[in-house]
Amino acid sequence: MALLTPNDLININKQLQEADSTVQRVTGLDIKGICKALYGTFPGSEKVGIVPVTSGNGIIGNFSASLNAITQYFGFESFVTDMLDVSGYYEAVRNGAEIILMADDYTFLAHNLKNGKMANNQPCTGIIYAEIASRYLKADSKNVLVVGLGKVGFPGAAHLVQKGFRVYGYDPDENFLQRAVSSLGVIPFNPEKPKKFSIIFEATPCANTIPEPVLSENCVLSTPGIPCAISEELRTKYDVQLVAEPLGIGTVSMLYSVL
Ligand SMILES: NC(=O)C1=CN([C@@H]2O[C@H](COP(=O)(O)OP(=O)(O)OC[C@H]3O[C@@H](n4cnc5c(N)ncnc54)[C@H](O)[C@@H]3O)[C@@H](O)[C@H]2O)C=CC1
Ligand SMILES: NCCC[C@@H](N)C(=O)NCCCC[C@H](N)C(=O)O
Repeated sequence: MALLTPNDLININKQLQEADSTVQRVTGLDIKGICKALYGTFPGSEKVGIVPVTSGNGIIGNFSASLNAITQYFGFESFVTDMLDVSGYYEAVRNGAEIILMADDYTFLAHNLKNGKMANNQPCTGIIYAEIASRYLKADSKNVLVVGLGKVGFPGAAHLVQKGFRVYGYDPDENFLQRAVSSLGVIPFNPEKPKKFSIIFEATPCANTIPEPVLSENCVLSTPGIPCAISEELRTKYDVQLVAEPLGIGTVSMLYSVL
């Protein structure tokens, strides 16, 4: 399980602002606009309670504070509980939280206590990054390359298939690749016979997973993957429109999905 580090979250507001302006340039919508288009919802006065959780590897230094900054960036009222774990949950509800955000090492959830809706970060992240990629204003076809077909990549690939894109998929794990081929109709991508794409969605825990032959000039690379899927050298060489951010885009997708 690839866990965030405090280093990933340094200056989260700046990372979010930069990602938001790239999304706007690439799609014509800001991240809130993408969420409204995706879920048909928009925030009211929902109060978000963020509960730090100590299980497993424990608290990630600036994880809760980053979630607080992210929820407020997107216009929600939010607070981080003083107490942790069960006591934190109790404090959140007692202080009027309608949506709970909390994460252990395996599950990062949003739970709306009023309507009962619950969201998991992994599919919500895959879906919003896929949606952003699908809205690329300069796409040259309906072809899209999906690199990584795990807990984030597979839901993203499913979303792109549902939107009518021709999805080429690659994953070194044969089981994950075959699952996408058989259940989604994904076309297995052969790195030995590369083709160029103007839309690429990546979700892997590895760096530099995007081979140069698949890059077309000015293509969009929409990737929640950490570390980054492309080197700065390749990104500038092909003027790749990179949408990458460590926590906020996936989190706001969760929040809009439970409204
Ligand atoms: N930015 C954000 O908001 C979020 C980022 N993440 C990150 O997204 C990444 C993926 O997370 P999960 O899907 O949960 O992991 P996962 O382990 O379920 O799936 C990753 C997949 O990538 C595949 N893979 C590994 N190396 C590859 C390569 N060179 N080319 C193609 N596929 C390759 C693996 O075989 C696996 O199927 C992780 O780095 C995780 O930290 C996850 C959630 C939110
Ligand atoms: N990028 C969004 C996905 C995050 C996920 N890869 C992760 O690191 N999960 C562990 C979070 C642990 C948080 C900790 N329990 C705390 O509450 O500080």
